Amino acid sequence: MIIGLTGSIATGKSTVSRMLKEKGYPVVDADEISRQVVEPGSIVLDKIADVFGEDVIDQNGRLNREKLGSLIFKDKSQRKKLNEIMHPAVRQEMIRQKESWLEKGFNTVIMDIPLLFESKLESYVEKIIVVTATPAIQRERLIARNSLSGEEADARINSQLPITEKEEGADAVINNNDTLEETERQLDVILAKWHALP
Ligand SMILES: CC(C)(COP(=O)(O)OP(=O)(O)OC[C@H]1O[C@@H](n2cnc3c(N)ncnc32)[C@H](O)[C@@H]1O)[C@@H](O)C(=O)NCCC(=O)NCCS
Ligand SMILES: Nc1ncnc2c1ncn2[C@@H]1O[C@H](COP(=O)(O)OP(=O)(O)OP(=O)(O)O)[C@@H](O)[C@H]1O
Repeated sequence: MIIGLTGSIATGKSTVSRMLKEKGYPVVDADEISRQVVEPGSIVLDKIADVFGEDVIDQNGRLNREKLGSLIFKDKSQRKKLNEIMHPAVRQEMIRQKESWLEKGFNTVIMDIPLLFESKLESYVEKIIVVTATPAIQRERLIARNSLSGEEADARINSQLPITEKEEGADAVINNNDTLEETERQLDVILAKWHALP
């Protein structure tokens, strides 16, 4: 079974993804892959520098993520340009990793894809788990984790579909407003119901 794990920014996908890894499930992580495809010297990074300027590359030839983030989260047309450069490479690698886990004999593969709905990737997976939190908690956690202003946090939140729309498209919803134990309990109920063994 291929399970898609998604949510909105800072609602707790990576937290649930970590729990799944601890339980022995293989996880294909789109955020991690989107870091791999921009390694120094990569074609994708060269294209990003062409389009967004050499300013987004630091002295060591690495992507300055903070700088690029400040350009794309507040501007839809810039975000579209970045997505067009990065997403084909990210998708190709996601599929490669998924196939590789299946070949190794795993029964269930988790695909952690923040933009599953925005990028219309529902067909990549068989079941969808949406990790949600109230807007106030989401905003608070995002500001704390990324040291952002309220305005910057709102721009990032608004760069994605509303979480309520994502919940409607889910096969199961995990409410991550409470303790991690409570979140894990909800996860265990879903996995048992779907008979999803690693
Ligand atoms: C703009 C970048 C450099 C900012 O890096 P930063 O380290 O600050 O953030 P990180 O990569 O950890 O992403 C954090 C979260 O932001 C959200 N996010 C990232 N990119 C996007 C995007 N293009 N549109 C909407 N939300 C996004 C996701 O919820 C993601 O989980 C980076 O997010 C990026 O390369 N984005 C483009 C690739 C992409 O779309 N990634 C999302 C999954 S494929
Ligand atoms: N139940 C919880 N209680 C307290 N803090 C939490 C809880 N769940 C997550 N957090 C914290 O909230 C922040 C956001 O969680 P996490 O990084 O898992 O979100 P995410 O959905 O993966 O975000 P992104 O889309 O940005 O990758 C992190 O700093 C995390 O430690």
